[in-house]
Amino acid sequence: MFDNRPDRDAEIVFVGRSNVGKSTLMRELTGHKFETGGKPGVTRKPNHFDWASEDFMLTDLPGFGFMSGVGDEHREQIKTDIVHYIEDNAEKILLGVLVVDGKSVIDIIDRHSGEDEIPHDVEMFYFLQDVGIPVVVAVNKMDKVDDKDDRLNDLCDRLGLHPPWKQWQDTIAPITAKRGSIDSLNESVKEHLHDQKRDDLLKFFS
Ligand SMILES: Nc1nc2c(ncn2[C@@H]2O[C@H](COP(=O)(O)OP(=O)(O)OP(=O)(O)O)[C@@H](O)[C@H]2O)c(=O)[nH]1
Repeated sequence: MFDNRPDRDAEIVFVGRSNVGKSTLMRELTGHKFETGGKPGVTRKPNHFDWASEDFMLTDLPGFGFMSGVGDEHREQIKTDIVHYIEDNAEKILLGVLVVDGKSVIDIIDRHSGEDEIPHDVEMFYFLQDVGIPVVVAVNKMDKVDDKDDRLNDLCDRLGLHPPWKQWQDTIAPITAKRGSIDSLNESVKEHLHDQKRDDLLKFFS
């Protein structure tokens, strides 16, 4: 159970597999330094970036999927905790940002697609929407991707969004967090906040 949640009425959550660059992205967004790199699965509890005066926070949820040194059971528990956290706070969560690694996401999804297997990323994309939370997919590490359009079209296809990806620019945001290239994500987030009449929060996404 995650029990360190500040009491805020507006929140944006960040979810994604371990090692996709979520911590790097959070650091870019908030200017706040915290642990990144090294062993996958470093983040095991949510990190809340909190603006008490605005009644708003960004929440970095723990990475799911493979984590070195973490057994299957514990890994499942973390995923269950993430799902419960999102369900319990769905009314307060304005937006979910699903962070994926642009270089490996298609291979990982395809490897885990089967008759009775839904890949974590695809599952999370639908789950957030099922509980009424709009989703932006931040496709990170685009510096490592050569065939950008093809890759993003494939990702749309796997998520059930009709390609070409360019018609989904509110949903698909290619970024390179490590170099601070996150404009497309800022734009998508602002679009969603504007749609939800939360123009007061636009200033956090310059
Ligand atoms: N090439 C490239 N590497 C990146 C980018 N963003 C992050 N990385 C690298 O990816 C690795 C993982 O980054 P983290 O930010 O620690 O990833 P995380 O998703 O927070 O990982 P967990 O703590 O395991 O959940 C690090 O070596 C980063 O330097 C990027 O845009 N491009």
